[in-house]
Amino acid sequence: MNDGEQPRGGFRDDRGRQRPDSRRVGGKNRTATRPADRRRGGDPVRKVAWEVSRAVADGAYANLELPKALRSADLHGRDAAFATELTYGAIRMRGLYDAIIEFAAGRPAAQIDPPVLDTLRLGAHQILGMRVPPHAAASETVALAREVNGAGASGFVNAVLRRVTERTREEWIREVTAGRPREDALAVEHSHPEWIVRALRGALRSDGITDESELDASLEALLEADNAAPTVSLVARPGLATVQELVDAGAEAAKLSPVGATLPSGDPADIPAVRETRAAVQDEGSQLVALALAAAPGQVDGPQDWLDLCAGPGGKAALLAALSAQQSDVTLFVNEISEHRTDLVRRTLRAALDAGIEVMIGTGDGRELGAEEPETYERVLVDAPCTGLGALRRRPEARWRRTPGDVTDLTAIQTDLLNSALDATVTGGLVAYVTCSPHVAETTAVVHAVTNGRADVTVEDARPLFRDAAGEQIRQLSDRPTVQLWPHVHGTDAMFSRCCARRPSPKTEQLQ
Ligand SMILES: C[S@@+](CC[C@H](N)C(=O)[O-])C[C@H]1O[C@@H](n2cnc3c(N)ncnc32)[C@H](O)[C@@H]1O
Repeated sequence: MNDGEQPRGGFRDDRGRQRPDSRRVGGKNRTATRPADRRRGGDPVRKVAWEVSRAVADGAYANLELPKALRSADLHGRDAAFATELTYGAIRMRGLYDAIIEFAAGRPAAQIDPPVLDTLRLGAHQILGMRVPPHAAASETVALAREVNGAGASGFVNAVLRRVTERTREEWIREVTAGRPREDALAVEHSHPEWIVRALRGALRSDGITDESELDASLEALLEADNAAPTVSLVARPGLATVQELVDAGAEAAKLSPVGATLPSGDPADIPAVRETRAAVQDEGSQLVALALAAAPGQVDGPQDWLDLCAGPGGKAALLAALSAQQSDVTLFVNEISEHRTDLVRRTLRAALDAGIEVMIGTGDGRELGAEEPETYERVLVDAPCTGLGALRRRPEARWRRTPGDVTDLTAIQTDLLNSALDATVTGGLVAYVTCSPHVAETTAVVHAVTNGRADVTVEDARPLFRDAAGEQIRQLSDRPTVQLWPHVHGTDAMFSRCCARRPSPKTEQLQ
């Protein structure tokens, strides 16, 4: 009789939940699992992971769905951490796990009922990606299958997972990548769609890595970094909170961002400064981008208007607002196309607004703003809508949702937004074009397409504006006048930033 068919006799824990017999080893009630696993007998933890996986298959976002599911199952502490790692890991690594499941099941993943496939992915992640003893991982997952997929399917799950337990992760990777071309093999091993692997390779090359073996090593390091859970980065909005305040609340001062801190454990929402929007969760790369724009030497005297053209949900706008208040006579204007996201911006800016910082918030299409308000702003941030390929570690499902077609659609919008931003900028003013994607089509190709077509724009060197907590220029930047941060190098999202200055158009120059 296999585990999937065992009658559920035996022990119950203090909450009346049953422990499967298969967990007992050596008689008595010693178990093969850790204490936290024993407490999970009956297993609401794995069920939450399965339910969130199902919701994600129906179009939900894991980072929004999981907190709701944890709350409704009343899971906290280690149980919540286990559910989070299981859910995110199984979704993120599904490219590799599906290849292994196909091999173990002897049929294509597309021919497995999707709710059963989700159960198998959760089992595979416990066996190959977490420190759950393989036998316990398989037994618990079969129990889950019996509950959520039915008795018939649980036998199939049992058979497949038993085969998965027969090899180590490394042995499976060798098996399922054997004979595949290099990029296809990397895509399977590191669980990224192949088109994204190719795009990331192109981005690394464009950032200056030309040696093929160095390129291979960097690409692997980047793919690995995409699969690691990111640290929680916090920003202390200057004048509203201090890094020391975050350190006193359990965070550690960041090495990169002068206004950043990292939270090793715990819920950021427990920190008063975060609850009050004086501080926030924000990737250090995003912090550096806003700091750089604010730090650019002023080429225009007198009062200044700054513009954040695509601001929702307002993370960079809130930092720019705080920084604008530290300079004399700067007013920040914030624009966002969606009403809903404009509301999010207002919420993000609450502490800044309460502190009396002047911020003008509007809803509109940034592509039209240049024609509506020509030559108006001294500094403009274009944090363009993009594929988000630089933030894959934060959004486990994103890599499976994006398509090459998205890139084409987005580059058209990005080009229009950058042109509009330049039109809205005064002579001598500065535009920072930013994406959280390193895809060359969304970064340098957009900047080239726009600046090559305009005689009134020069590309400036953004690198000296990027300074770390010690005031030094950020290391390991490209040898070109562009800033591309990387998860595997800088520990940030792969933010791209390029600065363009507006100079008199040839027509204006002739008139002078
Ligand atoms: C990358 S996000 C900006 C993130 C934001 N800067 C932050 O740090 O929180 C891009 C934003 O651009 C907005 N957007 C998309 N198309 C736009 C347009 N034509 N005009 C203005 N905003 C637009 C999206 O709704 C989205 O909120």
